[in-house]
Amino acid sequence: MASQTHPELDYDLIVIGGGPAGENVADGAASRGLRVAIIESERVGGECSYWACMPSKALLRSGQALAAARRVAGADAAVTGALDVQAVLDRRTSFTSDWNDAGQADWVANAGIELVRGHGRVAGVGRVEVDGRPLTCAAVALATGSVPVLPPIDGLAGVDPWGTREATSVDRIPDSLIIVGGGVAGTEMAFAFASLGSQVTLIARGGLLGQAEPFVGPLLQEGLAAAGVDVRTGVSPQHVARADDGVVTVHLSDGADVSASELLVATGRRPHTDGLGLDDLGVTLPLAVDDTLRVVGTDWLYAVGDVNGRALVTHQGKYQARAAGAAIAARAGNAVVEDRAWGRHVATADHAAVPSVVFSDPEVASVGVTEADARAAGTAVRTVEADLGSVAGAALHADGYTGRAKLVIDAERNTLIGATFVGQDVAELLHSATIAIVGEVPVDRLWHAVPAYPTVSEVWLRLLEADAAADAG
Ligand SMILES: Cc1cc2nc3c(=O)[nH]c(=O)nc-3n(C[C@H](O)[C@H](O)[C@H](O)COP(=O)(O)OP(=O)(O)OC[C@H]3O[C@@H](n4cnc5c(N)ncnc54)[C@H](O)[C@@H]3O)c2cc1C
Ligand SMILES: NC(=O)c1ccc[n+]([C@@H]2O[C@H](COP(=O)([O-])OP(=O)(O)OC[C@H]3O[C@@H](n4cnc5c(N)ncnc54)[C@H](O)[C@@H]3O)[C@@H](O)[C@H]2O)c1
Repeated sequence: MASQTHPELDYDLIVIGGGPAGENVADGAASRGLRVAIIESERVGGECSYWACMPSKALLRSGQALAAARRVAGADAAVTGALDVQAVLDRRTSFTSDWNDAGQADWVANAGIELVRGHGRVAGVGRVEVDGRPLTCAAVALATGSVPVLPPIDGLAGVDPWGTREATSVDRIPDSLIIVGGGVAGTEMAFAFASLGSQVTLIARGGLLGQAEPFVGPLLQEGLAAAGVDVRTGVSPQHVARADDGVVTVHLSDGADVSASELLVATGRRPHTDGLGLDDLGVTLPLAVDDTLRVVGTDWLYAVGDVNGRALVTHQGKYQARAAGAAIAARAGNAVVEDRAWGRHVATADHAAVPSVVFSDPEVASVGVTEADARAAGTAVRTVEADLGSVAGAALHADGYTGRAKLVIDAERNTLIGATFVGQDVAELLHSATIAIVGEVPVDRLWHAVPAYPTVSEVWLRLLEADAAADAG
C-alpha cells in the first residue's frame, strides 16, 4: 500500500469522533499506510472511557464482589461491613484516568494518527471543517457516537435531572435516587447505587429489559429487590418537581408519588448526527450503511459505532471499525474488498451475533435473536431452557444460585441463533454461545463440546440434553 495515496489532499481519511469506534477505524487505516486524522471535540476515548462502560463497570464491580462473598458460606462470615464508598469512587476515577485523555492522545500519536482537537463538520464531498478550518481528504468516517434521549415528562427540565454522565462521574452518593428507565443503563445503575448506599427507586414503564427473553425481567427484578431497590414496573412518570429543600418528587401514572435527593433519566440514546452538516449534503437520516459501513448512496462516507444505530455497544462499534478501516484501506489501494458475508471487510455479525451483557446482579448475557424476534422474522425455531441453579458448578459457585438459560435453535439448519443466560457471573459464559452462532456449529456437534466439571458451563449439557429429549419425545 502506498503511504501517500492522495498527496494532493490533507489526509486519506478523516475520522470525526475519537471514541472507541473512531480510534479503531483510524488505526485500521493508518496501520495499512493511509494518512489519517481524528477530529475530537471532547476527550479521546469517547463516552465509553469517561462516562459509560469503564466508570459504570467500576462502580458496579465492588458491590458485585461483596454480594458474591455473601453468597458463599464461610466467606460471608468475613463480610463484616459495608463498601468503602470513597475507595470505590477512587477506583472508578482511576479507570477514567481522572477524566484526562493524555494517555489516549499519546496512543493516537504513537499509532501515527494526527489528532485535531475541535468540532468537526462535513462541508462537502471529501471536505471537513474543524471549527471553521477547512481540511481535505479522500474518505470521511463518522464516529460521533450517540446522545441521550430525554422523555417528554412534565417538569423534567426544571429539576436538573442526572443523565448517565452525572451518575458515572458522581463524587458523592445521594441518600436516595429515582431512576427512570428499566433498560440496560437503568438496571445497572440501580444495582450500583443501591450497593453504594442509596435508597433506589427504579421506574420502568414496561418490565425490566423488555426486549429480552420473558424470564429475564422477573429474575432481574427479584435480584434488584433483594439488593434493596424499590422496583416499580408498568408505571410512567407524569409530572416531576423539585422542592426548595432539593427533594425531587415524581408523580406516577398509578397515582403514587416517589421522592428522592436526585433523579436519573436513562431512557435510551440516539445517533449523534446533530451539527455534522449531513442535511446540507443530502445524506438521509438516520444513517443507513452497507456491511462495509459505507453510507448508502455515497462512495466516500462511512459511519461506525453508535452513530449508525446498528448496535449501541463498544465491542460491536470496534468490530465495525476494524472492518471499515480495512475496507477503506483496500479501496484506497485498489485491492479486493472482501464483502461477501463473513468476509474480512464486513460487519456481518451485526445481523446475527451481537453479544450484550448487563452487569447488574444477576448478570444478563445474551447474543443473537430472542425467540420472539426469530418468530416475528418468520424463522422456524425450537427452544430449550434450563435452570442454572441445578447445575453443580453453579451451586458450588454461590449458595442458592438463581439463574436461567435459554437457547433458540434454527429448526431447519439445526444451528444456534440465540442464547440468553441470567445469573451470577454468567458474562463469561456468553462467548461460548457467540462462537457457536458465528461458527454455525450444528447442535449435534455441540454435543461433543464437553464442559469441564464442575463449572457453570455445564448448563450447556443440560440444555442439549433437554433438546435431545424433546426431539426424542
Ligand atoms: C452508562 C453507559 C454504560 C455503558 N456500558 C457499556 C458496556 O459496559 N459495554 C459496552 O459495550 N457498551 C457500553 N455502553 C455503550 C458504549 O458507551 C457505546 O456503545 C460506545 O461508547 C460507542 O462508541 P463510539 O465510538 O461509537 O461513540 P462515543 O464513545 O460516544 O464517542 C464519540 C466521540 O465523538 C466525539 N464527537 C461527537 N461529535 C463530534 C464532532 N462533531 N466533532 C468532533 N468530535 C465529535 C465525542 O466527543 C466522543 O468523544 C454504555 C453506555 C452508557 C451510556
Ligand atoms: N452493559 C452495556 O453494554 C451497556 C450499559 C449501559 C448502556 N448501554 C447501551 O447504552 C444504550 C442506552 O442505554 P439505556 O438504558 O438508556 O437505553 P435502553 O434502550 O436499554 O433502555 C431505555 C429504557 O427506557 C424506557 N423508556 C423510554 N422512554 C421512556 C419514557 N418516556 N418513560 C419511561 N421510560 C421510558 C424504555 O422502555 C427502556 O426500558 C443502550 O442501547 C445500551 O446498549 C450498554
